[in-house]
Amino acid sequence: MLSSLRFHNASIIIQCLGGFWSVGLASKISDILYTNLLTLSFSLIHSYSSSLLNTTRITNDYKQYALEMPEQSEKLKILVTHPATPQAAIDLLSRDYEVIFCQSVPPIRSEILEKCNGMHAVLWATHLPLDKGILDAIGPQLKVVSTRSGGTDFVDVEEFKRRKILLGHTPSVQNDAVANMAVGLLLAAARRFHEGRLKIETNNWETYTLNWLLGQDLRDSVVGFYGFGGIAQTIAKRLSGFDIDSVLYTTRSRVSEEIEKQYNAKKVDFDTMLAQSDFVIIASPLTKETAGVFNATAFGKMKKTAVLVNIARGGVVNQQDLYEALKTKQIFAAGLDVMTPEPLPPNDPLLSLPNVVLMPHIGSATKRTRDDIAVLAAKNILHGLTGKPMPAPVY
Ligand SMILES: O=CC(=O)O
Repeated sequence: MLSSLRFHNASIIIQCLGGFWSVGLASKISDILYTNLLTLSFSLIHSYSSSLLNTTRITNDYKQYALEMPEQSEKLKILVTHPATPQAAIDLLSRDYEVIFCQSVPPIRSEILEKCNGMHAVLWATHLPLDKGILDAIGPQLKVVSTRSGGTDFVDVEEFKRRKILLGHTPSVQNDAVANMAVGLLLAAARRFHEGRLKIETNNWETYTLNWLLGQDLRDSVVGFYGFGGIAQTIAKRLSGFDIDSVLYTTRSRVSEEIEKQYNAKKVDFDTMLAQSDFVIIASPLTKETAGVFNATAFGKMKKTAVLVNIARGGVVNQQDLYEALKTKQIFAAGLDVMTPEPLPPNDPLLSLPNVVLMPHIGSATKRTRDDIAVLAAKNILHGLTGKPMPAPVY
């Protein structure tokens, strides 16, 4: 609207200049005055059109929400629970809403409880429990919450449904980054990166011993997935470049034939997947059904040469049983980006094992991915507040 007014004004100036010229007054204006007017008009047109271009570029993505904003006497309020939320998301949210930040890093429940009352939306940028207590503290005006995560195991989803509060999350945008982390962990565990480093640190370099630090091959291997959604499929795509033999997967429902064909994948029951896979990758949500399923019994069914990778949630694994399985060489090695608890205490027994590679839950931690996640969360909120379907609803 503003832009078109500017265009309109610019065209009036052009017409006036044209009018002056045609009635012959121009000849009465000195050359200097004419040149100045011409320069002024060109610079006006230039500044109007570049501001139009800038406005178009900046608001391009946002226009769709802004056009249908209801008239508000007071701005609606959005709580962002982490002060370092990427600016691209904050820019989107703060155009038409008041954005309030929590300042604690890491976020703490007491500060969230203190600041959340009266909010209309929340960008939940933490894995702290998002439960009835928080919803009560926010109040009944709350319309929409978006997490900044694919998983929603820390959210009381049933309570959201019961209160008819919109809930968004951020799946898919982290597929690439998390899949890269999975491949990194798989190779590091299979080729004994951590153990190798320990040998150097302790002055135990024994390359002359021919069978020293031998690892597992990916070539011709069978890769088993527990969960076969977007992240798992992105991992499978990458692993196909390592000349694996085939993929087995265990999920509730079968993926399409097309996807099975693409990854040479076959749905099998849990026990078959465990028994036949050289690599087992956990890529499932944490739910009541998946909690602790990787326990002593499961490890007992895996190959002794098998490598376990977990980029999903620590809770899918019984960690005490995993520790025993790794220590007793029931399985060969593990690469974990997630564990229980997080943060893992520095004296946790897992850290004493040479055959486990640990990362501090940073699967999605690249600048671009974190920006994409925050922007998707912001879009969920903007859509929710303006009554449009969210790009990534939980239900
Ligand atoms: O853990 C990260 C996520 O759920 O996106």
